[in-house]
Amino acid sequence: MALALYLLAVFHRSSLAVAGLLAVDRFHISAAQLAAFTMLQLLVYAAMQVPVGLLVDRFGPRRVLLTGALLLGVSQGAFAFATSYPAALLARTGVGIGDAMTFICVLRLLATWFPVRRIPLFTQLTGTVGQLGTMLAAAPMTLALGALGWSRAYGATALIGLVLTALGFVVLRDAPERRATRGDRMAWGAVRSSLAASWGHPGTRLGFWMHFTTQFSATTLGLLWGYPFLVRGEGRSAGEAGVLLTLMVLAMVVAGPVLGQLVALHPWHRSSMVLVIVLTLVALWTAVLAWPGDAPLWLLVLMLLACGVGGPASVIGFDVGRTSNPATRLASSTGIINMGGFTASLLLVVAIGLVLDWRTPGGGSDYTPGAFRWAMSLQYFLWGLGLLQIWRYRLRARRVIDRAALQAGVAA
Ligand SMILES: N[C@@H](Cc1c[nH]cn1)C(=O)NCC(=O)O
Repeated sequence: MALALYLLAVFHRSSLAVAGLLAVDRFHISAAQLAAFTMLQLLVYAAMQVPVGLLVDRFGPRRVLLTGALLLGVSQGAFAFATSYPAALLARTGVGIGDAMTFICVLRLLATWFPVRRIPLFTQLTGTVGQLGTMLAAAPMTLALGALGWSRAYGATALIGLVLTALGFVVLRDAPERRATRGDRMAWGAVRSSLAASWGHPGTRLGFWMHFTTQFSATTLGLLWGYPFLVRGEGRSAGEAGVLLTLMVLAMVVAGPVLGQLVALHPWHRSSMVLVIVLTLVALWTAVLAWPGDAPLWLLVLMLLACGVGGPASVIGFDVGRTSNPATRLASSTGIINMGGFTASLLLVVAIGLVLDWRTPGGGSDYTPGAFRWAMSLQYFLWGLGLLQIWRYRLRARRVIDRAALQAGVAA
């Protein structure tokens, strides 16, 4: 049930990607105003992670997940009938908040319902199922928008969400023996020290930087800049761009379970796996950006597959957080880690827009391949910072983590 609610959250999150042109007409907005929807959603999502984590530790995942699902349904309903840009922005903010309340709860439920050894794989499978929401938000949503129109298509998705929320209210339980759980009430001082203890553990910081470094390429391409980059920056047709972006999602779906198994078998080498994946990503992006003229299709395929693998690689960060924190701080440490990738993605989405405007002669959105080369090269700053921090905190985490206990599946 929780997984279905997460799939739906990812669907709602991604459901604007194919409706950009319709949104421009409906709300009479510019491309920059359209991009503001994505930025706002990422901003709200990232900003809500720590508060949501604290709420889950205090009120239990069931209550928070159902509140988030209700908010998502209502906000998506409001988006369906919004006719002005401010109303639509407000509705998307609600979608961002509801979305932010979902994934952390699902991971918290996994930690209670399943044996420790199965958690790495099930965490990855959760991410994988979520990605199917991105796929549903592509072709099926395009068809629904064409056949039903804006209000009915978004209205129908809101209704499905509200029905699932009602079902969740009936069947969701925090633990096999308890319908709902609660953590201890915490005064502000205790909240601060719990967060400080989480952040103070090098494992949480390692998880944060792993998440930060691995997922921004895929998120940025998937949510906003992938299509324009492939069409205007690399000379691909609209159809080819669609197939390439779908391949990226397929790579996430396939790589998730594989990485989940690897992490379960070799938890000590989690940061090595992430380092290899990020270095591969950097190498393939470098080949694409340095290629004279348009990069060949095979190279773009490899690059997008690697970006896709970055999605599940970011989930390894949650596993490091899980084994570095006690159960009472699990959700808040997950929130801290989850901020990493979404903050990096937000910075990149905004910075790419600014650089494209700066490098495009005469303004407008007729971006050139050269402008995209500059803009996409911004990723090197994020990779550089991320790799440095992963290396630093890997050394520190390895000093305090008991390798034998980790291998035996004994969490913090
Ligand atoms: N990186 C994602 C999860 C993922 C798994 N496979 C591809 N992506 C993540 O951090 N998810 C959090 C969320 O709310 O979706």
